[in-house]
Parts: sequence; C-alpha cells; structure tokens
Amino acid sequence: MEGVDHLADERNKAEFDVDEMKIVWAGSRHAFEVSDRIARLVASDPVNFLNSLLVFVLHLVFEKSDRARLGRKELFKNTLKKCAHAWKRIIELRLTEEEAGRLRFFVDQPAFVDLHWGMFVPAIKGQGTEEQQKKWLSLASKMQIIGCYAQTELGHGSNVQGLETTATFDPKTDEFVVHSPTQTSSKWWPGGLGKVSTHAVVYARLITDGKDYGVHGFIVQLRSLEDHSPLPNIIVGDIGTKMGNGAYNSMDNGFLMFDQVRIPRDQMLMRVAKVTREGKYVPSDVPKQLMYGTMVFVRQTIVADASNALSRAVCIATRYSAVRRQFGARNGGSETQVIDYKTQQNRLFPLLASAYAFRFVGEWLKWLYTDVTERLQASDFATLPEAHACTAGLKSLTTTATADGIEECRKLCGGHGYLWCSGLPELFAVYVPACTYEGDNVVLQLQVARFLMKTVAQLGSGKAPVGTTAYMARAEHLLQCRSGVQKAEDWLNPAAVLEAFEARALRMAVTCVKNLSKFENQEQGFSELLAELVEAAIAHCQLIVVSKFIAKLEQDIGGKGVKKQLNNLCYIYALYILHKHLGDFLSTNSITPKQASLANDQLRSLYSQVRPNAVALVDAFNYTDHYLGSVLGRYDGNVYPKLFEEAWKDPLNDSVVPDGYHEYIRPLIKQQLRTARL
Ligand SMILES: Cc1cc2nc3c(=O)[nH]c(=O)nc-3n(C[C@H](O)[C@H](O)[C@H](O)COP(=O)(O)OP(=O)(O)OC[C@H]3O[C@@H](n4cnc5c(N)ncnc54)[C@H](O)[C@@H]3O)c2cc1C
Repeated sequence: MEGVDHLADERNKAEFDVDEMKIVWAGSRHAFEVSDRIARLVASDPVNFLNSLLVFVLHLVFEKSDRARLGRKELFKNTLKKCAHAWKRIIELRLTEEEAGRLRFFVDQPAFVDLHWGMFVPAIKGQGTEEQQKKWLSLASKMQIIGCYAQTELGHGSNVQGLETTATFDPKTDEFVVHSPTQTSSKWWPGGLGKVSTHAVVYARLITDGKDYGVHGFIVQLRSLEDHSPLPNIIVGDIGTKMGNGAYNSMDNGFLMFDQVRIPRDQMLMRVAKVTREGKYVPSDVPKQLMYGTMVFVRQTIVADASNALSRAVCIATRYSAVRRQFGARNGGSETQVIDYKTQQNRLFPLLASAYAFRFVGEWLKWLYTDVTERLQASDFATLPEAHACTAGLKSLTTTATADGIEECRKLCGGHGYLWCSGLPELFAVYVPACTYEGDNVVLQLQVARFLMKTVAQLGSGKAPVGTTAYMARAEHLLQCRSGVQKAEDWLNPAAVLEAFEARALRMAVTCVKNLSKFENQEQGFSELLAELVEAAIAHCQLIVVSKFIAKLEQDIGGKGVKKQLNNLCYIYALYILHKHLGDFLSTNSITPKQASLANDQLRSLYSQVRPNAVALVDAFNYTDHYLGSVLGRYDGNVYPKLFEEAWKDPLNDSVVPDGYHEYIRPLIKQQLRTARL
C-alpha cells in the first residue's frame, strides 16, 4: 500500500532522538542541513523538456534505476549528461564548494569528475608551486580543463618506483620529452582518462643530464580543447568493461602512451624539486614527505567513503530484515521478523556498529589532515610519518571491512539481495575496487608494519612514539599487564577495552620485531614474516578505530538517549573485533579464555539493547530513497509490491512470449526424437 509506513512499529520502538543522531552522524548541524537540502534537490531535480510530440514533460536527469539496463555506450553518455547537468545546477544555484561536493556525492554515479576534483586538483594543490597552482587551478576550478591522475602503468601499480614512463629534459628547447619506452609503461587504469580528460598529472621518471632522479609529477595536455581529439603522438583510449553490469562502467578508466611528447619545463610540478633552465635538478627546502600531505587528504576521503558505503548497505539490510518474516507463526500469529534471529543480529549489528565506527574515525582523520597541514606550514614534519602510516592503515582496514560488509548485507537479504534492484550487487561492484586503488590494501598494511617495526625498535632510545603509536611508550606495562575483567559488564569499561587492544597490538608488534631479529638479513626476515606483519598492522589499526570511537563518546553529545546508543555501538564494535580475532588476544595473553567468554555474554546483551533501535539507527543516516537506490531498503518498507513493479520493468517482460521462441524453444518442444531411449 502506498503511503503506509510498514516500518512505523519499528520507528515507534526507538529509545532515542533520531533527529539528534542525524546531526551526530553528519558531524554538525550545518553539515546535516547542507546534506539534507542537497540530497532532496538531487532526488527531485526535474527538467522540463519538449518531447517528440512537442509536449513539455518532466524528466529526472539524476534518475538511476535504469542503469543496469543500459549498454556501456548509453551508460557512459548518460553519465556525461548527469555530470553536465550537475555542473549546470552548481553554477545556477551558486553552490559553495561544500554544497557542490555533496551534490556530486548524491548524484552517485562514478564519473571523471570524481578524479578531477578528488585527485587532479589535490595533486596540483599539493605538488604545484604557488605560480603553478594559480595557473592550473583557476582553469580546473571552472572546468575549463578536465584532469585525471595518471600514475599506474600496465606493468606497475604498487611499485611506484618501478614506473617506466620517462620525462627527459631537453635543454635546447627548455622542454621535457615524455615517452613510453615499452608496452608495459603504458598508463593503465586512470579514471577519466579513457574518453574525457583534457589534461593529466602524469607520473614519470625525471631524467636530466643523463641522470634518473626517480618518479615526479608533470601536467600534460592530452586532448585538443577545440575538438577533443588526442594531441599528436598521444595514444589514448578506454581499458574496457569492468566488473558488474552498470556499476563502475560509467567511468572511463583509460590507457595512455606517449611517443616523444614535448611539454614546457614549467609543467613539471615543482614544489618539492625543480629543474632549472640549464637542466640542473634542485630539490627544494620542502621535504619530500610533503607528498604525504596529499595522501593523507585523499585517504581520509576514502575512509569517509567507506562509512558512506557500509552505512548504505547496512541501512538496506536492516530495514529489510525488519520487513522480512520467516518461520515461527503460531496460532495464526505473524511469523518472526528475521532481524529477531540472534544469528542475523550477530552478522548485522557489528556492521551497523562498524559504519558508525568508520564515520567517527573518518571525522578524526579530517582533523588529522588539518593538523598535518598546519604543521607543514610551520615546517614541523615530526608527526608526518606517523600520520601517513595511520591513514594508509585506516584506508586499508575500513575499505576491506566495507567490501566484506556489503557482501554480508547481500546475504543477510537472502535471495532478494541478489536482485539488482536490491541495490547491493551494484554497490558491491562499485565499491570493491576501493580495496585496490590508492594503494593495494595488503601493500598498505605492510607500510604500516614497517613503520611499527621502526617505532618498536626505537622504544627506549629516548625518541617518544607520537600520535596513534603513543601507547607504545607504556610498553613496560603493556607487555606484562593482565586484564582485570571479572564480569561481563567490565567489558563496558573503556579503560579495560583499550588496555586489551593496546596489549594485543603491542605484543604482536614486539613478537614480529623479535622474529625479525632471528634473521641475519632484515629484508629477508621481512619477506618471510609478511603475513604476521600484516596481522600486527591490522591489530594496531583496529586499536585506532576503537580508541577514536571511545574518544567520540567523551565529547559533549546531546539528545535523548543518543549517547547511550553510541555507547552500545562502540562496545559492539570493540567486542565483535575481539571475538573475531580471539586467537590474537588469547595467544598474546592479552585476555584469558574466561574473559573472552564474558565478552561474548556482553556482546549478546548489547545486541538485545540495539534491537529495538536498529531501524531508527539506520534512519539516522538520513538517506533518501533516491540515494539508497534499493527496493529492499525503501524508507516505507513497502517491499513486495515494488519488487513486482521492478520485475515488470525488465525488458524480458516487454513481451509475453520471448523473442527467440520460434527459433529455439518451439523446435525443441516440437522435435520428434528418433530414438525413444531418453
Ligand atoms: C577501479 C580502479 C580505479 C583506479 N584508478 C586509478 C587512477 O585514477 N589513477 C591511477 O594511477 N591508478 C588507478 N588505479 C590503479 C590502482 O591504483 C592500482 O591498481 C593499485 O595501486 C594496485 O596496484 P597493482 O594493480 O599494481 O597491483 P599489484 O601490486 O600487481 O597487486 C597484485 C597482488 O600482489 C600483491 N603484492 C604486490 N606487492 C606486494 C608486496 N610488496 N608484498 C606483498 N604482496 C604484494 C598485492 O597485495 C596483490 O594481491 C585504479 C585501479 C582500479 C581497480
């Protein structure tokens, strides 16, 4: 029934102020108001246009429910249309940078603009001199040029130092000659490169005076600003269809080869190093770690995206779990809502808790980025390696958990979760490459591990560990402490939880250091112990997430019952991680088997407390039905009639008798088999 809220009972059960929780989720009242206004705008942005019968009809440019049915070319053109319309609205409505960002977010279609604003512009901001920024950002900010980020090559992604593209300085003409010497040096993957970008930040080995100075960034024009054709000696195209129907195929990931392409010398991004008119390589006063600042920025946006994607999947799975009923009807009563099964809660509620946990750690990373930027301006580089390691680790941890979590949400929705219109298959297909781009998740954890090994090795040397590794300064205590937990409720004590996580993380790191020292050659030891090193890094990152959630609870949070709910979610996250990684906690003697069992008791009790609030907790994400894009996750819970509506829309249902019947089905049925043996 239209207009009926099938989830009203669930909403009435909520024990907290949902409107206040919406503000906590958004980060501030201002952020909530902007998001709410822009989400509604995107969901209902009508365009009047004259159809072929010369009648004005309303058309929703941002409609996305038909995405899966479009072929690649149509999908791509539809994406261009959405991007152009979004830009038109941004200009017409004079949206601020923040509002424009939200608008692109709610349009919710992977596109070249993501790379333009998310990688090209930040790369110039981070690596360009003031003069370069002035020139290029003024064009990019008006979209008079469109840029992408061309680092990865066919042969090398993770190993950036292995990139083969060269940029050789020619002092005769004051130019760099950009060249792809081999097939494997072809740029391969950059989003927006395939068909749209007019420019790229290209990473290439800088060679001057016969010497290779390693990989640096260069701004290279790729296409004519008049007719969009590739400039001479540039071969560029799309790398082909990617996983999932629709999904990420709206993006033109591309390949790019250069045949001795000349660019002016001042198109090398020269903030950290420059090449003079004479061809001399001059590193600037600014240290190379400055590049970390850009990475911290980009990765904090990826962590924020993880909480967006996971919360979206959890919203769908939670609402549907409250609508769906299976078994248990007695005496004509209703069947059991599947959300009431403890197994469902044990799979769903930790994901709900993770979505909130990632939200808050993302919020903290935003602060970290500001802190790093301010320190850089004051030439204080002391915390940069720690900030870099921590963002790399959190990018890895949150994207892995989110990709796994979306798939779990699909299974939590049973068979219907596999339907495209559940929104989950597409969400998964779009999301899962986040585990690979901006650094493969395993490779990133190995970077964290290297940093941890160095930090542990320096303990006692007088160099105090900083930021998220500060807990290691208490090594003496953490290496021999015993958890004081005696009853289940003790697991709601923040100090007890933090100590267990700190002891586990430090003990795992110290064990790795000890094992490494058994090898004569450190690097050989490192490659033998890769798996343990990754586990130690993950333990450290999980501690960061738990500690930032606990820190959030220490803030002033108003609204009836809001803090209580967040408290429950925080301890669900922590105790679920503890349960999942019990082997680590037990083998490092950070807790006893009895304490592990008490943690499980507490977890079960927390699930029961969250249960009546579950639907309201996902309502607090404030997602419009347009953004969710899911029949199962509809706000009104009116799932079954809408599943039928979607089914009828499928092109196969355009005719009752399918195309191909006469050629292939009828002859089959009507065949006269010569042998009667079958
Ligand atoms: C959808 C998508 C969009 C992208 N967009 C862009 C873009 O805009 N611009 C751009 O430049 N690039 C882009 N990329 C490329 C991306 O950044 C790389 O694919 C990524 O960095 C991983 O590198 P790789 O492909 O070389 O993986 P590989 O390094 O080849 O990984 C293969 C396997 O080897 C393992 N491995 C590699 N090295 C080690 C090691 N040292 N120790 C242990 N294990 C290791 C990895 O864990 C992985 O399991 C994109 C990729 C995707 C999928």
